[in-house]
This record gives sequence, C-alpha cells and structure tokens, in this order.
Amino acid sequence: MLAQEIRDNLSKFPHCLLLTRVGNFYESYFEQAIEISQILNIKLASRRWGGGRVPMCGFPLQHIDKYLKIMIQQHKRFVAMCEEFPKYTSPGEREFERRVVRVITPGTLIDESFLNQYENNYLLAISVPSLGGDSTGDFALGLAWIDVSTGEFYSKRSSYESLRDDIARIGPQEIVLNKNLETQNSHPAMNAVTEESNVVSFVLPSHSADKSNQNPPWTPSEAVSTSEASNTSVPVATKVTDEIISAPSTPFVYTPEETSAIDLLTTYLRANLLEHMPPLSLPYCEDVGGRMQIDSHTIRALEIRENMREGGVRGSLMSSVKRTITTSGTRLLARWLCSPSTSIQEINARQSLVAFLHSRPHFRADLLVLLAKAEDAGRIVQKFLLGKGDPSDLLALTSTVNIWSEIQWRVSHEREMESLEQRSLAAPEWASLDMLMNRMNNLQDLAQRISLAVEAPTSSHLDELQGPSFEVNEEDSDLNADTNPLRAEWRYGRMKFGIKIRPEFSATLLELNNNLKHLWEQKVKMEERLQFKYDAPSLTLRSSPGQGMHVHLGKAKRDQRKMNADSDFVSISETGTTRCYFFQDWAQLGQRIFATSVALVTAEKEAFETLRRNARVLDELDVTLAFAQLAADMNLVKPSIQEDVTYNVVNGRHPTVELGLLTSGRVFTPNTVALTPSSHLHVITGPNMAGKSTFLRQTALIAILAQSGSFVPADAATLGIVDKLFSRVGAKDDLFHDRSTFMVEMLETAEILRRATPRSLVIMDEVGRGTTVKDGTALAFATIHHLVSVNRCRTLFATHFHELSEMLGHTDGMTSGQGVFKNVAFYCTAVDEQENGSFSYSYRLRPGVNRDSHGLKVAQLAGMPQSAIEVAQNVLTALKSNTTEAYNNELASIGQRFATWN
Ligand SMILES: Nc1ncnc2c1ncn2[C@@H]1O[C@H](COP(=O)(O)OP(=O)(O)OP(=O)(O)O)[C@@H](O)[C@H]1O
Repeated sequence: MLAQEIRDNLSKFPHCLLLTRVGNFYESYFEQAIEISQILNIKLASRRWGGGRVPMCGFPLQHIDKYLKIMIQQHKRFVAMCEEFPKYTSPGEREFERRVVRVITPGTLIDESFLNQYENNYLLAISVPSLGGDSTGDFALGLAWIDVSTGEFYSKRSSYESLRDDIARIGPQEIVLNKNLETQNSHPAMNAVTEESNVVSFVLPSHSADKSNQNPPWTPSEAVSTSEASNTSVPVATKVTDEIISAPSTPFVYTPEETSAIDLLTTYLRANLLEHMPPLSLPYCEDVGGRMQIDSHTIRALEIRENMREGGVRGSLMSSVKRTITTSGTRLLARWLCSPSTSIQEINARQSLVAFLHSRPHFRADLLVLLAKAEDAGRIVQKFLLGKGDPSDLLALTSTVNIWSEIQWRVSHEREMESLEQRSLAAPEWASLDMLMNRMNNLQDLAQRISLAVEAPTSSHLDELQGPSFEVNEEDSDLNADTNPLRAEWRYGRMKFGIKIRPEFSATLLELNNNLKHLWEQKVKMEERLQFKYDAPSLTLRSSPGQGMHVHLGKAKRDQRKMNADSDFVSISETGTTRCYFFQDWAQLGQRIFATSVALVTAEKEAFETLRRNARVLDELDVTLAFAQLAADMNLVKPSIQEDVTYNVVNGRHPTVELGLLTSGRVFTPNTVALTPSSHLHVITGPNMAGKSTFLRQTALIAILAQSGSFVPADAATLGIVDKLFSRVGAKDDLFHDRSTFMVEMLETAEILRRATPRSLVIMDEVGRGTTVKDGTALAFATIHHLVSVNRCRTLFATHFHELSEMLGHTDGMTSGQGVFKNVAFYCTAVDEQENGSFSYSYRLRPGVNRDSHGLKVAQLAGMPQSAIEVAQNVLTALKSNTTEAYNNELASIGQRFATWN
C-alpha cells in the first residue's frame, strides 16, 4: 500500500524529491533514496518490499527545516511533501491517508525557519507575447511577482530591453515562464532569465493571453469590479495599498500582458502550494515610468544590496545606511534603494517626513523604542491566510496592534505638546506625518476585535462553513474549481486556510453574514417546497458555470412528471438519469446568494487587508525614521529635487567608503560636482588610487539615496530627476557565458549608448582599458562622442587615456566649455610629492587634466620588488621619449639592456 502510494507520487511529481511522512519520520524510497541520502549526507538503508530489497533513507521530523534548506536553497531542488492523515476506519483500528500537500520550491517558501526575514523571497512570472505576435514592441512583456511568505504582490509591464534590469532589481529566487518557451533556448526572454543562473520553472497558463483580459484568473472576490460591486451594493474589493505616502485612490488597471503574468504566477502557485494556497491581494501595479531604472550591472557594481567581492551585505550601501529596526521595514528599505522613485511629489513627501523626524530627536527615539517591540504583522497575517497561524501568532498580532495604538498616541501627544508650546511654525511640517498616519485605520478597538474575530477553526466550524451544500453539478463538462465562483468562494474564502474571520470583526461582515444566512434559509425552504409540490425527492437547487443557477433532478425518470407539465421549468439538459431546468425564482435567489457570498469573502479579505495596510504604514515610518537617524549619524543634508537635468552636489561623500575610512581613523575628502546642460559630460583623469572610481560611484549613490527619499552625504545638493542610472565600472570576465573581460565591457558600453536618455545619469570608468591602447582610445573617444551628441545625458567619464583630452580639444588653462566639444569639462585628481620622496594622494578634484597616472607608485605600495620597480622606471623613461625615432631606438635598446641576466 505505502509502496504503491510512493510510486504513484513519484510519477505524479517527477521533477521533485519526494518526502513521505511515516510516523515521526520523513522517508524516501527507491532510486530517489540514493540521491537524497547523498545530498543530505545521511545513511542509506534498505527494506524488504514485494519480495525484494529497496533502498530507503529518512530522518526525524524535527530535522525537516535543516534538510529542506539543503535541498531547496543549496541544491535548488523541488521537494514534494507527502503528509499522512489518520483515518479511523473501525474502533481500535487506525489507518492513514497520505497525500502531497505542497511542493516546496525556492520561490514558494512560506514560513520555513531558514527564510531570511530581512529579505524578500520573490517568485517572478514573466509573460511573453505569443509567437508570431509583436514580440519586439515596447513593453510587450508582463511581470508579476510575489513574496508568498509576506503576501507582497506586484505587477508591471516590461520590455525585452529592461527585462534584465527588472530581474536584477527584483532579485527573484525563482522565475516562472510559459511552458511554450521551454524548448526555445535562444528566445530573448530565455537569455535574460538564464543570465543569472536563476531557477526557472515552466507552467501552462490557465487562461490564454488573449482571453485573459476579459477573464481574469483571480478568485471572484478579487475580480469584483467597481460596477459589479455597486450593482449589488457590496463593498468594492480593496486594492493593495501603495507603499508611497500618497497612495493612488483609483483602482489599478492591468494590461493584458500583466494579466497573463498574474495568471502564470497564480497557476504556478496553485500547482505547488496545493492545500496551502492563500487568498491573494490584488497585485500593486508598478508604474513603468515611476521608478528610476537601474541597470542590472549597476545594481551589482554599486553594491547596493550586496558586496560584489564577498557576496554578503557587509560593505554594501544597504549595510551602511540601514537603520531600520523591523524586518519588514528592512525589506522595504531594500526595495526603495533598488528602485528609487522618479516622482517629485513622492520624493518630497518622503523627504519632508525625514526632515520632520530629523528635527525631533526625542520624538524619534520614542517612536523607535515602540517600533522595536512590533512584530512583522504583514508576515503574520499571511501566515494565517496560508493556514499556518497559531495562537502565538494571534498574541503577537494583538500586541503589535496595541503597539500601533501606542505609536498613534505618541504622535498625537507630540502634536499637543507642540501646540502647547505654540510652535505654530511647525504646523506645515506636520503635513507629511499626518499624510502617513491618516492611512492607518482607527486602532482603538482593533486589537480587541482581532482576538474576538480571528480564530483557528474547529472541525465543527468547518462543517458549519461547508454546509448547507451548494454544490456543483458533477456531470458538468466544464466543471473547474478555479472558475466555479461558488466553489472558489468556499475554497478561497474560508475553507482551506484554517482561519476564519468572525462576523463580529465589523458591522459589514455581521450584516453580510446575516443576509447570507437568511438567503440560505430561503433556498432550503424553496428546495423543500419544490420537492413537495412536484413530488420530486431528488430535486436540488444547484449552480454550475455551464448551466448557471438550475434545478437538478437526480432521478429524472421518477420525478420529472409534474415538472414537465409546468411551463415555469425550462429544460436545459438531460443525461440517462438526470435532468436540469432553468427556473426563474431560483435564478434570482441564487444570484443574490452568489453576490452576497462574493461580498462576504471580499469583506473578510478587507479585514485582513486592514491589518496589512497598517503594517505597511508602519514599515514606511520605520524607513523614514531610519533615514532621519542616518541623517543625524552621518551628517546628511536634504537635497532639493527638481524636474530638470542638473546635478549639483557640493562636497559630496561616498557613504560606504567614508564609513570604511572612519574605522581606520582616516578622513574622507569630499568633492563637488556640477553637471549642467552646458557641461554635462566630465572627463576625470588622475593617478591610480586617487579616488576617481570612488567619486563616480558616490555621484550615482547620491542620486539613488535622494530619489529613495533619504538625505544625502554632502554639504548641499540640487538634483534633477534621474530616469535611468547606468554604470560601466569594474568589469570581470564572464567565462560561463563565454565572454571575455573586454567583451563584458563592450556589452555594457553598447547597452548604455543604446538606452541612456537626456534624463539619465551615466558613470563610466576606464572604458577601453581591456584592449590595446590605440583601440581603447578610439573606442573611448567614440563613446564620449556618442554620449555628448546622441544621448546627451549627464556623464562622468574616468580614464587613464589622457590623449582623449587633446582629442576633445582641451588645452591647459582653458575653462569648461572652451574645448571643441562644448559640453565637455575636465577634472582631475593628483599626487602630492614631497622633497624627501614621500607622496600622498590628493583626492580633491580640480579643473584640468592629469597626464600622470603614477602607476609605479601604486605598484610600490602594493609591494612589488624594488628591482622590478627600477626596471619599470627605466622603461617608463624610455617610453616617454618624445620623437618617433628616439622612441623606437629606446624600445629596441630596452630589450638589450635588460637581457643581461639571460
Ligand atoms: N575622496 C576620498 N577621500 C579619502 N580617501 C579616498 C577618497 N577617494 C578614494 N579614497 C581612497 O582611495 C582608494 C582608491 O580609490 P579609487 O579606487 O576610487 O581610486 P581610482 O583613482 O579609481 O584608482 P584606479 O585608477 O587605480 O582605479 C579607496 O579605496 C579609498 O580608500
């Protein structure tokens, strides 16, 4: 029996490692046991089955998380969890029913202990246009991504051009694509997803792309549209709240591409979460132009989330600026830093709040103490929706809501104190905090209502919820639980999730519950009346997607006589034994039941959404408090943001390098930069190790911080919105994809030249260094030429090819704008040499060109043997000879001179 169950499951889930619960163990049998024992490094045993011995291995239940982590996160394998459920057959006997309740994949983790709570664990679905369609058009792709462990759900239009950037920014653990793509290795979408060795899964969508727009793949409650809701006077399905301070009040409109991606995602989730599929919020629709686009290389090169060398967060922007104290706030901070806003209104709202909190250190400190006590409410709500919430989660949720109330109280107390002190000047400042706090619900009795209203169901509850039976006609050919609204209502509404919101939670819920109860009673009475009147005991009132509300006769031959004689019953179908009729009265009553059921589910979800919404407001408070704290710690200033293309930063600093230097007691030298339309490309020259790359990177990081809503490390800053940020810095080779260092460099450069707009910011470090000096110089010149004449974007271009300055018409003593290229200016760093031979770097930029790279000094510092340095010095002197003949003679003599050891 067990052997057969396991064989069946192995063939049903061939792509998974199967773990079967047997008593207090998870076990694996047959060929897979060999593989699992190797992966987990556990003992391989065998047992006698069916006359032969079969391999097996297993481990105690309590080790499940440890081993799941190895299989899923280290080996990127999928695991099908087959659980056992006791079945009481007869007194004293106990049997088990076993079934796969969930397939765990890297992108569908729920509450596993190895999940990093400070980071999102996203599953991303990408829909691509059908073959033969317009596969190259702008924004032809749809993206949908969700963190199942927190319920954070988003969608967005995308294009092939920006797909890589979107993937890098979202950082999914797993990507889902349409099954049609599985064999198309050269498809551009496949190229983009395999770039980062992502885990890629393929699924057949439940709806075709063209149908999906009219027939969205969500549960009925989610699909309730404004018009539908107003017809039935039920609450409109609440949209996912925005993360921004001024949330849009209009509902989201999803493009067909997004709808297809959402369909792919939900189909995949259902196929894997199985019995743990939660009800989903509507995805928050990201505006394509609303976020700064940071290209995929730049996210890595600027070390925003993680440090490139070690892969960890140490030394990253995130680690230097992180002052958040909640896990969900930290996740939000990472999202803001990886996709800064391009809306001046949004940025200003965030910055005003930071300024407000920055100017009130005591208030800030109090709020931080309170926030530190709050739990990750969004994650707890999601746990309940996933059927995993337990009494301790309920306690945590209740106490967190109490803390939210305390925060609200502390805010109003601060306001009272200020009005007592008659600080009327401060009134406008309150606007930003008011805007945020107004998005929180009244919490006065929320905590009490939660403990009253949220409960794990007992089995009697489940029975109560299931009946009275409003079942689906099993003979219907188009029977499908996902498209049958009534089934889905029970399934998504309450049944599966081990959680029920009691009607006491809100007046709306109470009223809807009463209505529904009343309608059910009417339905039962109508059924009984019809059975009696038409002498038809097999008559039931039913609903199905194919036949709508209909009257069903189970034993038609026996019961149809009187009904056929009544013109109120219109026959719509019949089989050998059954018959179905349309009956106006039932059609009307059934519709009302349906509408009320949908409204009830919507209202229940609204109750959870209330909690989520508040949690999100607190996340924003956490991040803005963190920015305020950061501003105080690192002496940051509020930047002024404007809608033009300037970039003016006075004495800017690199936040991470500054911190690093501080730890060794050194001081960072600040630098000023002024990019304007008349001087929008700056060529930076100077010695090795004198701070060129640092200057380039700090320029990009300041733009990111400013547009995320933070203050910036500078004395003053005025920034025009950056729509796209590009970098070409510090390339490595990419042997896996068969690309040399120079090829990587050229790919990145080509992408910038193709995509940068006049509102973009580009930093380029040593373009052309990976080839010969002549080729490199030519390419560097062509790149500058293109950036100045075609892209016209703000650019910092660091180079050791100082010949470029001559080519661009720079002469000593000239000022900005006097060269052949009017929009190009020249700045450099230098080495200060002392008479005693010692030297130091001057990190401070000054106008002009530095033709000396002082590379030998760096070699000396790096510990190159003195004899080698001397040889290099001789060669350098020879190479600096200024006539062609002398130069060639020197080259010829160098070999002769240094070949003496031979
Ligand atoms: N403004 C600064 N103030 C103080 N120290 C700095 C500054 N900028 C850079 N440094 C220090 O100098 C080191 C080298 O800087 P960076 O890599 O930016 O130089 P570089 O000019 O780009 O060098 P190379 O041309 O060799 O790539 C940094 O790691 C940092 O320790």
